[in-house]
Amino acid sequence: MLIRQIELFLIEQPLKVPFKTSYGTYEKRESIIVKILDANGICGYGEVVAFSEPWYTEETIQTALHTLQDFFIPILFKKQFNHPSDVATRFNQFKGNQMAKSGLEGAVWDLYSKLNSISLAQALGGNKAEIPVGVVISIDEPIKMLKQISAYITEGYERFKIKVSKENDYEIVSTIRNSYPTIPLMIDANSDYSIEDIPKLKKLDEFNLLMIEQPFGDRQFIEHAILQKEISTPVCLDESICSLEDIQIAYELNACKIITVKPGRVGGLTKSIEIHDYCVEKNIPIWVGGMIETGISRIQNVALASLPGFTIPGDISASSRHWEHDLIFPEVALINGKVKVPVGPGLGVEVDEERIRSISKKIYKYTSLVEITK
Ligand SMILES: O=C(O)CCC(=O)c1ccccc1C(=O)O
Ligand SMILES: [Mg+2]
Repeated sequence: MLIRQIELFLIEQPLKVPFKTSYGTYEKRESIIVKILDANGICGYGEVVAFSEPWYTEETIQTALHTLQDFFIPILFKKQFNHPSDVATRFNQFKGNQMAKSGLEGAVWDLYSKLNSISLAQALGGNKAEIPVGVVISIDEPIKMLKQISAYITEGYERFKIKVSKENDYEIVSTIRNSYPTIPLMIDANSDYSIEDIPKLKKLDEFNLLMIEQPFGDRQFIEHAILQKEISTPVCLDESICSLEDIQIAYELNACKIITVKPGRVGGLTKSIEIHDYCVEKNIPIWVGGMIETGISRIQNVALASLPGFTIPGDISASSRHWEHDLIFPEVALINGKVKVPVGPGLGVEVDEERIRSISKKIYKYTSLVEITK
């Protein structure tokens, strides 16, 4: 693969309904769509899932624009690559900035799969034709969250994740469990708790939750290990896991029983496969997370979730969960409660570039002037 041109589209879209977490409320979403073109004009698409503010990890849209332009795009132009994993290896020379790396590497995976006339799922090693999926219910009045769950059950979702904060956890979970005693239910705290809240978290054990996601801060592996010893509900780590090394720490410390994998958070699809393989070997259940992303990242996540180790339904809700219009056709949709893994080359969907251009606040275009002899 010889990359000749790269475009970054800085877009912003309103969310269909505000998304509230323990951190705050999102009403609109900035994202960066990546388009790469090879020497023959074949293209690949990726998405940088960083947020506008550094609340989830330290990256932001603006740091991603900087690291892409000044470090990662020049790497891509410098050399011919045989495989997307070579790109991931090259990116190792620079630390962190996983979401920027992932956006670009994802586009290379799309291009690579297209050039080989295989689907992205096939290229990654996936073996499922369709995947069961879950959905996230953002913080609201318990009665409204109940209504949401009932609508999502009707849509066919198989796992329900409730965003909680330490102020409202017990009230919300008990209300939902009263009406739905047996649905696969879990909560995500986005680091809202601290070690002093262990008694509060212990009280949630009675609700038979699938897991409690990221109760403590992202570097609090030791605290999570203390918690996991005290509660029977599995702890799942999200923000804590930015690399395979982070999982090794969590595993050795018994800091969690489950891990959610997001390509953006771990530096791309190559890293996601390495993590998948490690977790399969160690018998750590994994699932694919979500980032309120557009269909480009979402359908990439569908391909990833088709790998055999992803045994828990992920946060791969339909396009209609967050968007009035998505950027891909067909949109991500539930058919009989499942999402089909695309079989066409690459992402296996049409990308609506006209729409991307029309909602772009800025478009950055880079052209390779480097002569490559081999
Ligand atoms: O993409 C979705 O539908 C929601 C997934 C989600 O919960 C989430 C969305 C944005 C940032 C962090 C998280 C999270 O899993 O913590
Ligand atoms: Mg989470």
